[in-house]
Amino acid sequence: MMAAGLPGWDHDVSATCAQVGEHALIRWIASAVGSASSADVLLGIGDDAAVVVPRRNHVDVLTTDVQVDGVHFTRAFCGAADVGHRALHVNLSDVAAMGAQPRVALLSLGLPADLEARWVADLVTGLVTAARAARVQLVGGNISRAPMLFVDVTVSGAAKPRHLLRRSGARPGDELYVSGTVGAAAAGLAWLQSAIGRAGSPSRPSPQGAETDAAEPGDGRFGERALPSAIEAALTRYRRPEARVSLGLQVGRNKAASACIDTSDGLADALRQLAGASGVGVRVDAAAVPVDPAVTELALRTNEDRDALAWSGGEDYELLFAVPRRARRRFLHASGRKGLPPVTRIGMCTREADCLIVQADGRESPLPGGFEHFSSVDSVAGGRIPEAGA
Ligand SMILES: Nc1ncnc2c1ncn2[C@@H]1O[C@H](COP(=O)(O)OP(=O)(O)OP(=O)(O)O)[C@@H](O)[C@H]1O
Ligand SMILES: Cc1ncc(C[n+]2csc(CCOP(=O)(O)O)c2C)c(N)n1
Ligand SMILES: [Mg+2]
Repeated sequence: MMAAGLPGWDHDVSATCAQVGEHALIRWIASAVGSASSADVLLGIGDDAAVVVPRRNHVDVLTTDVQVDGVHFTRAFCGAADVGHRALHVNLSDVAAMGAQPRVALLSLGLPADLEARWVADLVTGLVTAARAARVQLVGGNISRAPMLFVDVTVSGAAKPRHLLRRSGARPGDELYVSGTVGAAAAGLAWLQSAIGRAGSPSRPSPQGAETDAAEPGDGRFGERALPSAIEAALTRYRRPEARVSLGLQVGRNKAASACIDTSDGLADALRQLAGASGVGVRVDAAAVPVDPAVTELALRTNEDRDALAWSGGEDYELLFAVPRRARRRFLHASGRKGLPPVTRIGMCTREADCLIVQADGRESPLPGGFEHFSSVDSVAGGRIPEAGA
């Protein structure tokens, strides 16, 4: 397939990174970012380091997260632009969980010499498009030859100190709320990893991902039938997570939560981390958890475990909040603004240290673990990754 044109890209579609070279790649990235720089950026791409003006009365909020080929994505599952979008949003999510406004990003690329340079350009296009939408400027980065592909992003954001959200502020009696739905990204990934997912051509990302990705709701096919819309949506949740930046900002500005964390490693892990940092326990009402419809859909069609996907799947990039009872109205008002995702009350913080799931019939069980690199969950997922193009 002929790749779509890309402004300023005058290299052959099949040219490798080694053929195009580091300097030409950086020049192209600088041109893709363009000169529409924010007034806060004194120096962007081009010097030894970027120079950014601090926001008056604000503190800097810094985070970094890497996406590694074969660990967080594969080229069989995600288009280049998906990877760029994803690499930015996993970072925006951590800034959102602090109640901060993301401002600038750095992009560090590890590139195999034989990788098509055009794939890198498409990745950068995906990242820069996502950055513009989030009013974030790419101000610099780094390129290195590497034995495997990785995409490492750093984001800096700003917040007034009194608006910051932390993991550690929850107190016994605080209510727990989660945004959106859980298990969607894991369901999308599990579908791609399943035999039916790999047989279905719509799950195949295009080389560019962004404009021509076939995984748009409604246009996929599942054999002869349309792919269930919940699964279509879950594929997008996996490939292009949307960090809850506006929600984190609203809740932070309104001082409407005592603690917050994002659900990068799953709801169960987020609950445990928040409880541990705050020195409380949690009781979570299983029936209240907003499990994504794709999880149920997938569990019906495959032998995927509904609870494992919902509690431990990870990568939904939702926000989990602890909210003091007296702040409930303020929280619901702030989080209920137009355009924000719904929030659902799922449980309570307790004085006891236990982290428990409570079933509808009153049965209690300990919270499961979440995603952890080097753990058995990780290696199970790793064992199911096909080679790119397989
Ligand atoms: N290599 C490292 N060096 C220094 N600090 C680290 C390192 N790895 C993690 N941390 C810090 O440990 C804390 C927890 O990190 P972690 O990566 O678990 O964050 P997270 O938001 O829970 O997860 P995710 O990686 O999914 O965003 C953060 O403050 C992070 O900056
Ligand atoms: C191809 C492929 N296989 C498995 C997974 C699952 N996975 C990888 S990292 C992670 C947690 C978040 O990462 P981190 O903790 O590094 O922020 C999860 C759930 C995936 N995304 N892609
Ligand atoms: Mg986080």
